[in-house]
Amino acid sequence: MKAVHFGAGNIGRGFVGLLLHEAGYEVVFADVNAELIDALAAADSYTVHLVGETEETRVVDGFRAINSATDEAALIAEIATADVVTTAVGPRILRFVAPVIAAGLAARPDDAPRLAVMACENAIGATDLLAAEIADGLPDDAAREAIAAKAVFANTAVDRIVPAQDPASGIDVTVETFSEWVVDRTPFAGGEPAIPGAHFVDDLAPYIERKLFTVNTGHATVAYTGFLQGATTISEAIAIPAVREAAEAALAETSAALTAKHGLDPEELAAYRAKILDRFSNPYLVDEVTRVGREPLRKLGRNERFIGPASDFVQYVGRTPDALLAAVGAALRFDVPDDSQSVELRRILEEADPDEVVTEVMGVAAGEPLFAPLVEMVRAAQV
Ligand SMILES: NC(=O)C1=CN([C@@H]2O[C@H](COP(=O)(O)OP(=O)(O)OC[C@H]3O[C@@H](n4cnc5c(N)ncnc54)[C@H](O)[C@@H]3O)[C@@H](O)[C@H]2O)C=CC1
Ligand SMILES: O=P(O)(O)OC[C@H]1O[C@](O)(CO)[C@@H](O)[C@@H]1O
Repeated sequence: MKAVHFGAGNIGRGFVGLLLHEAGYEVVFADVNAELIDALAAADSYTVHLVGETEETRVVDGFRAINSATDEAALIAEIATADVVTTAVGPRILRFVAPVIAAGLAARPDDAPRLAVMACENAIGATDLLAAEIADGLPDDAAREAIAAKAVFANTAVDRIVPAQDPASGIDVTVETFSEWVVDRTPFAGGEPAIPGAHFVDDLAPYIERKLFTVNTGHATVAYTGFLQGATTISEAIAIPAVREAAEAALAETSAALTAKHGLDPEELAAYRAKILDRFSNPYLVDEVTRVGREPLRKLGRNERFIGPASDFVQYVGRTPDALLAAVGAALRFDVPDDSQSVELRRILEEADPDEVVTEVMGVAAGEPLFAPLVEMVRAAQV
């Protein structure tokens, strides 16, 4: 069995690549980072260090690596003969990997088993987005039908904290011990790929919303409020009482929305929240608030970790999500010169009208219940 995985970065090597390897796949990493690809190609194996209360190591071997910027023909040939394609490149990058996946699918024999395509990104419907990018790049409906007949696209939710790595550790990667990979089973119609580390479910929506609106909402709240308090790492940030309180309050709102919308059990959600806050405190992971807060414009989007649960809270709980609005206020103050979206956010806040920021950046229209409080948050961040 063979899997082609796009994005040999933190989650690529430390989670998706590891689970595919453990499932018995020969993993072919594809990445545009020449130095990384050369290092992987020159190595026989790399080690994943799982750190926390207990420590373990796992060795990944038998992989190959292809530079997707310079060796497209080889990549197309690999996709044409693969069983699985996964990505962990970031949602904004999916459009750039779509054309080569389309070419690999086109090169597949008509009688080959359908290729399982799963985008492993922190976003709702990331695989749908990838499928749409692939379809948009094709010349006509006939080409779209031909490609659709050769692939199964399944959405996923991936959860493991993999911080930026110490350059001295080369291609080895340090991760937390916890991990969860949930995949929508329905597109496979009974023929899902054999990946023991993945959990196939009939209804992904509650899983991905529970994950994105708890792990990622909580993480981002700790990152943005911690940044304002002068913390450098997430474990430092969450040790500050005001930061922890901000995260607990935001997650109380997301849990209430999840219960009201999906019927999730409040006690189970309370235990899930406690476990997640514990994961953020992991002293063995050096995870910077600037990494977790990266790309604030994306994170302030409509279906993302703040506005998504805030609008569900209004709709399903019927109250104003004050703690989530406060977290949005902190996100609006994220000022990191190395992060191009933070720089762009600062420019937007200087130049744009608050109404425009709420409609354009957050996707909330005038007249929606969240519009006025969000405009106030933007206005306050502009002074
Ligand atoms: N790091 C983590 O703990 C987790 C990350 N994720 C998600 O996984 C995705 C990747 O995140 P990380 O691994 O942290 O980022 P990363 O920056 O470590 O890795 C991304 C990799 O994608 C590569 N890349 C960029 N453009 C590419 C292209 N056109 N073709 C092929 N490769 C390309 C980069 O060179 C880099 O090696 C994101 O969507 C993130 O939200 C999800 C769960 C956990
Ligand atoms: O990867 P993103 O979407 O930029 O956000 C960072 C978040 O993703 C993770 O890397 C993994 O869930 C978390 O550490 C953090 O919540």
